Amino acid sequence: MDFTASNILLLSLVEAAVSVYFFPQVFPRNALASFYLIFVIVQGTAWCFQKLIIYPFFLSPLRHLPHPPKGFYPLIGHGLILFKRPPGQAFLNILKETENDGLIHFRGVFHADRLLLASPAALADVLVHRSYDFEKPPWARNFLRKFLGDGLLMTEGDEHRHQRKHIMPAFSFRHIKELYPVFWSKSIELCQVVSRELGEKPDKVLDIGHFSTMVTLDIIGLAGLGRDIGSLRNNDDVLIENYEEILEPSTEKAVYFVLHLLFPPWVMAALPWKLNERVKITTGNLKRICGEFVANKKSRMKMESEEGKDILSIMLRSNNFSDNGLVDQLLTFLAAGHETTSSALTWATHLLSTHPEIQTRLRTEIQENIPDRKALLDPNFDIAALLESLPYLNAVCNEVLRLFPTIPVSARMASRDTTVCGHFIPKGTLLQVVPWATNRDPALWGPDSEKFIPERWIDESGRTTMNGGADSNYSFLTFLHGPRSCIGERFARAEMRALVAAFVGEFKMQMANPEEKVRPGGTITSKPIDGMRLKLEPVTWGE
Ligand code: HEM
Repeated sequence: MDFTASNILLLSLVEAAVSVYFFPQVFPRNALASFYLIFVIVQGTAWCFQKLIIYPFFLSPLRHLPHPPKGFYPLIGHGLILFKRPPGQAFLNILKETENDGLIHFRGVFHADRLLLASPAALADVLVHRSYDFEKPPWARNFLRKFLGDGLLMTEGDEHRHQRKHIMPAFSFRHIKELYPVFWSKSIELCQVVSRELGEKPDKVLDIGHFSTMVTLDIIGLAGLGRDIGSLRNNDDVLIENYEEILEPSTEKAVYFVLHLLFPPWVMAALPWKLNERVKITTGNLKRICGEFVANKKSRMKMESEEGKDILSIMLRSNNFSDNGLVDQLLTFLAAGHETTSSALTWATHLLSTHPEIQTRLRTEIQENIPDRKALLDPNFDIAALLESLPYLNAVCNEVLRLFPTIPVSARMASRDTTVCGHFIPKGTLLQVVPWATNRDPALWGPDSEKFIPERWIDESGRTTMNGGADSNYSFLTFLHGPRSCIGERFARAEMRALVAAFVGEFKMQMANPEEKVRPGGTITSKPIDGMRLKLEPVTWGE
């Protein structure tokens, strides 16, 4: 029961009591209960009328902003958008169809005000200039907290500022450079495991998604915790099992997530839905495993004098986090740090399989510049300098991240009255930030905005550009921007460079079924609904 509903119940009781006490000739005392019911119905109806009609259509300060020309249904507003796939595509259609000057107004369930951020200026206001006027919506936080604890991704305000300040050093340019050998050695291990697997398959077809999840989990294990989880070697690793169960891109899980956005947690928890029990079990498992990681790390740090370069060691040395705080951060890094890059690698293989000429050009660049891939394993080799200097590799990675932002849709809620692009935004308004739509918006990227063209990231002098030819940095939203942007961006980009370079250098790839229309789905991160089945052929790459 929300505050307003309880107010109506209480007010009606007082009104009914006052009426029968002071006006017994009009309101006989023996009919108190009936009067109470009548008052509740009358006031409840007035409240619904105000909420559904009067405020949204006649009073809301946002009602004059441009609206999408279609897709509105009484009571559910434009709410069906959330169920459409690929996630974010419906918002892209709205951007294309609605003339606007930065903000598009649409209606959620029960006609609640919603805004779509539609221009670089609006995005800059929400993500950077007034970042702390906006928070993640409470219901999304309540849902995600089950999986991520109270780590950096979930906290707000001063607590977020404090955590971010103390975690930032672990993601500095210098530290990421030190992690490149981990990225490269695990990328080589991935290729070896895939080669072995192919040896046993006459059709040379495998689903790359499972392998990318394993390699990225191993990478975040080593680089984040200083511990080799070894899931590439041990296919049925318990962490993999739990994450794959949570992140499986099934319709049931997508519906479960969206219903959590629409209904309060106690309603969802009361539903006799088997998934509630499964979520409790898997999140409990993950918390227990992270607790063990922290305890082991602490006892090893006491015994060993060597200073670890991984994120957990850096955070432990900073002495800014309690043990429970570290468990929450680990839950966050493990989840945010492996499924995202795994999905990026999966989409990279898809785009390269469906664009063979780009794949060949990339392989040529890699093999020419890395004649001996094992030489990079020498501790003195500057892998960062080499991989960051390859223009086509960087252009391909940028273009994959642009077309398939791993988190296609995000949201913010105004935590106080504020403004965006000069428009007044009342406290409580929900704003949709949609990397999928912005990254593909033809107004920002031109008429070929939805095509895979890595060349857009290379300038006349042959160097990789920062913004892919778009006028503004805010045209590329994959990692968002500002104080709530992805803290792992440098980490993710470095990891992706290594994985793509090693994989493309080693395998020629095509879709197992060239006719297949791959469907992006997933709950929070974007994954192919039916997996990504590739036909792989090892190619010669100098020893
Ligand atoms: C391709 C890979 C990745 C993508 C596309 C990505 C994208 C994002 C996005 C869009 C957000 C903001 C979410 C929101 O506020 O709605 C975010 C936040 C975050 N990401 Fe990433 N991420 C990636 C990889 C990583 C990695 C590798 C790590 C850690 C090692 C990481 C850790 C985090 C954390 C801790 C936050 C919360 C930051 C904050 O709120 O201050 N991410 N990421």
